[in-house]
Amino acid sequence: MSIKNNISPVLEIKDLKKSFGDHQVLKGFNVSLYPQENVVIMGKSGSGKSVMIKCLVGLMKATSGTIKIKNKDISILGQTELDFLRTEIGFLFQGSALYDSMTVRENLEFPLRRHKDKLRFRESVHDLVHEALENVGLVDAIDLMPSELSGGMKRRVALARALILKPSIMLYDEPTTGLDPITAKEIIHLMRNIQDRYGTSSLIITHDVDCARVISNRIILLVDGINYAEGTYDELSSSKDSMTKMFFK
Ligand SMILES: Nc1ncnc2c1ncn2[C@@H]1O[C@H](COP(=O)(O)OP(=O)(O)OP(=O)(O)O)[C@@H](O)[C@H]1O
Repeated sequence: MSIKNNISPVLEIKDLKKSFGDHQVLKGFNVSLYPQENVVIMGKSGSGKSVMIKCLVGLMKATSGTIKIKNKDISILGQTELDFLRTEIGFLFQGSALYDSMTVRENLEFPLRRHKDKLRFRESVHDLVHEALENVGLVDAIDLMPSELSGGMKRRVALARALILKPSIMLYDEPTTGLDPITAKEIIHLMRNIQDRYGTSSLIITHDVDCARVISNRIILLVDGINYAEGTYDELSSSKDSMTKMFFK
């Protein structure tokens, strides 16, 4: 177990390898995410970022390596333990992924109804939905259908839904992709505010240099399936290394 100032990581990926036939995509990738830390992973298109996320959330089986969430190796957990651990993780998918046939309210109620055991004393579904929408400034949109929302509003509703179970870890897959620069900035600031309020730790996959600058405590560059470079935004963006420089153009 790696220790940083005697604190264990909330999420630890060690020596993660994933191949498809002869094609080795991840060749020993490592990430440690510490409490309340925001780690950004940047990599070129096709470098294996989505594969890494899929291994992390159990949608894909790694060829080898270990993934620990809150010190528990997910490969040896039973279904009940795994389901409970999943409620500790919020996931903002690429492109929002709202249920089109449900209103905003129903989209937000969905994870609450599935995980009733996570509700604390006195917390009602109604109050939690309101609190989540207040966090993203969209209480007025509660009875709208996703088709009535702009792209930025959809992303904000998806953010509210990902945070509604108050997860301790958030995974963001390209949170600003497809948004205009001003809306992207609004989403980045919302992510930061909400995380400050709830003390969430976040792993953020992005190509967006502005997003990485504003939100990251640390950045990892994924190149050829391994950690190519790691450091703060200031350290990496001022690097003289030609490969590292390409990420910050
Ligand atoms: N199910 C699969 N079967 C075979 N190859 C796959 C599969 N999923 C991903 N790959 C391959 O793994 C490599 C990494 O893909 P991945 O989707 O992780 O890239 P990415 O870094 O997320 O790219 P982008 O930034 O464009 O989303 C690609 O070469 C892709 O073709």
